[in-house]
Amino acid sequence: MKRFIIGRIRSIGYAFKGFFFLIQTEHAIISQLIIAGIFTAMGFYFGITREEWIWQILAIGMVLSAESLNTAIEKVCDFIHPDYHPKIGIIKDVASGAVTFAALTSLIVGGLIYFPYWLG
Ligand SMILES: Nc1ncnc2c1ncn2[C@@H]1O[C@H](COP(=O)(O)OP(=O)(O)OP(=O)(O)O)[C@@H](O)[C@H]1O
Repeated sequence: MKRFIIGRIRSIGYAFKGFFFLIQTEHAIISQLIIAGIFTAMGFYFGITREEWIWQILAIGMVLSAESLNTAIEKVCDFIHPDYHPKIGIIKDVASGAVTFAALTSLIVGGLIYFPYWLG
């Protein structure tokens, strides 16, 4: 049981190591964090409801998670095959496609939240 708990605590530590690596070094994640900051500021400016905050936070988390997994896939690709290969290109494009799904979905959620405020 003690080993189990120590193992879990170590895993959380590694997860946070990855989290700080992403937010300090990865430009794609930093860009998404800036966009998340803009939407957070908009949330305060327009005084969105509790329910709208929940949807917005979930949308932001979804994009950042997808972007992080995309970064991990890019790193695996660059590690296993640093040279040009059409299949690596497809793998990277598909991983980016997953981010696009998340980003477009979030854009729709953002539109549904903010259009009524913009229209007054
Ligand atoms: N080794 C490769 N072989 C074939 N095509 C590649 C290769 N590396 C990258 N590409 C192509 O270039 C695109 C961009 O790849 P890259 O690894 O530069 O990611 P990125 O989207 O620019 O992300 P980041 O800015 O985080 O590095 C890929 O989606 C793929 O189409």
